[in-house]
Amino acid sequence: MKHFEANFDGLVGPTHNYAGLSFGNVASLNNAAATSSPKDAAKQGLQKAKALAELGLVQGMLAPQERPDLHTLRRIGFTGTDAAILNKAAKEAPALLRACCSASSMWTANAATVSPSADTHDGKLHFTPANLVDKLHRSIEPTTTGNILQATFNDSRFFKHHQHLPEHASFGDEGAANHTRLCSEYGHAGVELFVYGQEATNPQAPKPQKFPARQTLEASQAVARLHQLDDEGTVYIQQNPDVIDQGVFHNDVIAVGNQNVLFYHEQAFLNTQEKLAEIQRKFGDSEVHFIEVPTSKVAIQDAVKSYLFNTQVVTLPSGEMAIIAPTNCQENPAVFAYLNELVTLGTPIKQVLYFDVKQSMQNGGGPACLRLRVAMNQDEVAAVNQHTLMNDALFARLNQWVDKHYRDRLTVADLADPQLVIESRTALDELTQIMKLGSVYQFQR
Ligand SMILES: NCCC[C@H](NC(=O)CCC(=O)O)C(=O)O
Repeated sequence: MKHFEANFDGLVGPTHNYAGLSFGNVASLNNAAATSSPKDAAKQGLQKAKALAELGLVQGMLAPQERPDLHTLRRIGFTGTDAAILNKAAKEAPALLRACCSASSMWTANAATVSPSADTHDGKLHFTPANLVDKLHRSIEPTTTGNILQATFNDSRFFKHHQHLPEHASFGDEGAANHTRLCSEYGHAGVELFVYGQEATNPQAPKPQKFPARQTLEASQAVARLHQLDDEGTVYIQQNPDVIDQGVFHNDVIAVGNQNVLFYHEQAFLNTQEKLAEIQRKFGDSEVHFIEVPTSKVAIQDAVKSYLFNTQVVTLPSGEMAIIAPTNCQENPAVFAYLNELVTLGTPIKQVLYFDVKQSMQNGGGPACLRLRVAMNQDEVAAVNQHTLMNDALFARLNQWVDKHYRDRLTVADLADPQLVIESRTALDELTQIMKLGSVYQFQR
């Protein structure tokens, strides 16, 4: 049977804006209150997704969430018509209104953790939506994320959907941004790496001093239990707290893996040598390519600015690997030089392809943040909701849909505009018909 690693990219929602909501995420804070372009953001994302489909990869799209989130605003006591609620919230609690308007579900690396059927005891593909409790604007995503995942992977013979973990800091879970899977072939059992920022139940353990560690060991272990993973196929690694304090808010800002390649920065982890040895032992006889980028070549600051590690390492149909990088990597001299050298080093990575995803990058989301990886066999791919898979027709249809419904410009002040609610709901209602998702949104229920 054939096996694939599919990428499901988050379609950028109509309220994409820069609200400075993510303490610890340098780009989000630096671009607070900048003017965004929801239309450009959505089109940049679609271009990248379409390009990967054209490279011969299985590529899907995940629908965005309903924002402004009137449901949450009502839940916290705002009453009256939608317009009255927005007006009151803008005056009395502008920070809460901003949290209810983010298009942050576009970063689907944070949508869920996914374990392919080759790794799980029951032979099903498991999904656990991330609870994202560290950030208010993201903590309101998981229920709808679960609805969208179920509408996309809607066949219980193959797919097992779990509820998100309990909504408490002890179980802070950011999904696949802190999870990567190494394997010899996508269809063979692999080694799942869970990278966490702190141990919630052990106050003595190391943790960052300045910025939050969003992922706990306890959350990672809970997901591994839910997904019925074998201890021999699982490795827990602590992220270096010093790099979290330098703006590495998720592991996928400092490391990325694909098949037998782990590409990471020298300072990414704690106890690196011991952990690499454990990975190699659990991986088995064939060799893992550990591509370590030294600080002398790329400083942490350059990695954070350029998102060198928030790249997608993909296996092309030829068997060679390519890196899907943001154009920001071309603009950083040290990083660009490193990438030019990397393709000559004799590792499986043979080429670098650059994409402009600047609208997303300005909020701290690179190519890897925009996608959720789902390794599947051909029966599982056939069981996916086919209307979510990228092809010429869906690409054309979604571009048209964006042109019809999205604004060219959006400022934080525009978030109180009641017209934005109407535009957003009209767009999403049409989208659920295009992607045949059923009623996944509150306003449709
Ligand atoms: N994986 C990348 C996630 C980026 C995301 N940024 C944001 O939510 C910024 C939103 C804003 O500031 O408007 C985050 O930090 O979780």
